Amino acid sequence: MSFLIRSVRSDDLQQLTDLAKQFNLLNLPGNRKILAEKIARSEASFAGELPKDKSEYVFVVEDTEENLVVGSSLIIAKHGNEEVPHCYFKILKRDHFSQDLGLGFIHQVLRFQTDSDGPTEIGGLLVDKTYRRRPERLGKQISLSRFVYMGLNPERFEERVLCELTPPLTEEGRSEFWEALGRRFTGLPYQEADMLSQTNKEFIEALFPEEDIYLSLLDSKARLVLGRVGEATKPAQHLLESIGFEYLDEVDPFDGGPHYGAKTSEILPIKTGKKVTVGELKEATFKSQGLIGVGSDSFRCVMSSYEIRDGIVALPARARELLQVESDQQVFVSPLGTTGEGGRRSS
Ligand SMILES: CC(C)(COP(=O)(O)OP(=O)(O)OC[C@H]1O[C@@H](n2cnc3c(N)ncnc32)[C@H](O)[C@@H]1OP(=O)(O)O)[C@@H](O)C(=O)NCCC(=O)NCCSC(=O)CCC(=O)O
Repeated sequence: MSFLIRSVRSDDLQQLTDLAKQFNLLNLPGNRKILAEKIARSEASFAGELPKDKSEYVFVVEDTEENLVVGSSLIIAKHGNEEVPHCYFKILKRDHFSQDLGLGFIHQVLRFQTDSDGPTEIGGLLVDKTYRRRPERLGKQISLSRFVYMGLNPERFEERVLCELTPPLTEEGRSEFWEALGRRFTGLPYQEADMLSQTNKEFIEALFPEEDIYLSLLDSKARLVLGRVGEATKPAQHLLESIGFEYLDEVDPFDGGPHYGAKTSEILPIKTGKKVTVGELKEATFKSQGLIGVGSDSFRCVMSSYEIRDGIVALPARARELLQVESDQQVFVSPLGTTGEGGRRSS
């Protein structure tokens, strides 16, 4: 088995649509037209043709023996600008105390906030059902390879990275949080509002309550899902926590899903990774294991064994072949030992 992570191409459209239909993520919907636009935007972004706040990079993992796209992830270079701000609920605590009764309550409240100078956002993380939880850890590879690209091209991204995780939804794909809150203020069904909010935040700012919302007034079903992640998304949450992301006490104003964040330079695959030059090393033993990526106007990345000495990285022939790299080319290497993995070989 061999797998290659690479920037998406227009000829991936059909396979990416089939994959996206499996989960219908907010920023990777199973809709051919939207995905065709996303792929075109991604190609223009890799090529450096778009401003930062319009750039979105889509990655896929390919089973190179079957020629199959079996996973995806993406980076939105900047989420939130003057035109379309980043909207969220901050969760705050409010103390109420009665001197006469000698008792008090600490209430949690939701405060609607917007950010028009937003961070980089990651999302769109998905692995085909039949490829999940494999020894190659494809979820881990396609999630973390985004940071290899960011390590290679830091100037394309913001100083902070945000990730909005998918909360538990009902079997029909509805959000209990939306039913208790958003629907009452917008009159829209969840999926429709979600889709609309991709390009329009005006209606949220205009219709959502400006005042603090006391959580104790919300339906218990809504409170149960607030700040939680759905079962299928737990590996994504685990991966983020293992590389330095933290819960921000912020949730999605639509579905109540938790927002995680980290300082870009502190994210482990970036912090512990380095730019090195491909070369030959005498008696290389390839004892280390990690993600190795190359490119800015297109990207290729593999999980492989390697050895680094004095700024030179030696790679096994198969990894060089998949990466299409020659000696003297610069690559970014993120050791996987730092994410709790050790010494497993994939090439
Ligand atoms: C999330 C993924 C992509 C994960 O793929 P895989 O299942 O192949 O993951 P993997 O590489 O085998 O495992 C990744 C890590 O998660 C751990 N892991 C596995 N199951 C777990 C569980 N139930 N709870 C906690 N951790 C778990 C593994 O031990 C491993 O960590 P160790 O190596 O440390 O042992 C997949 O499950 C999926 O497609 N889920 C449905 C779609 C989804 O919910 N996507 C996220 C939406 S939210 C979103 O897109 C934003 C998130 C983002 O972009 O990063």
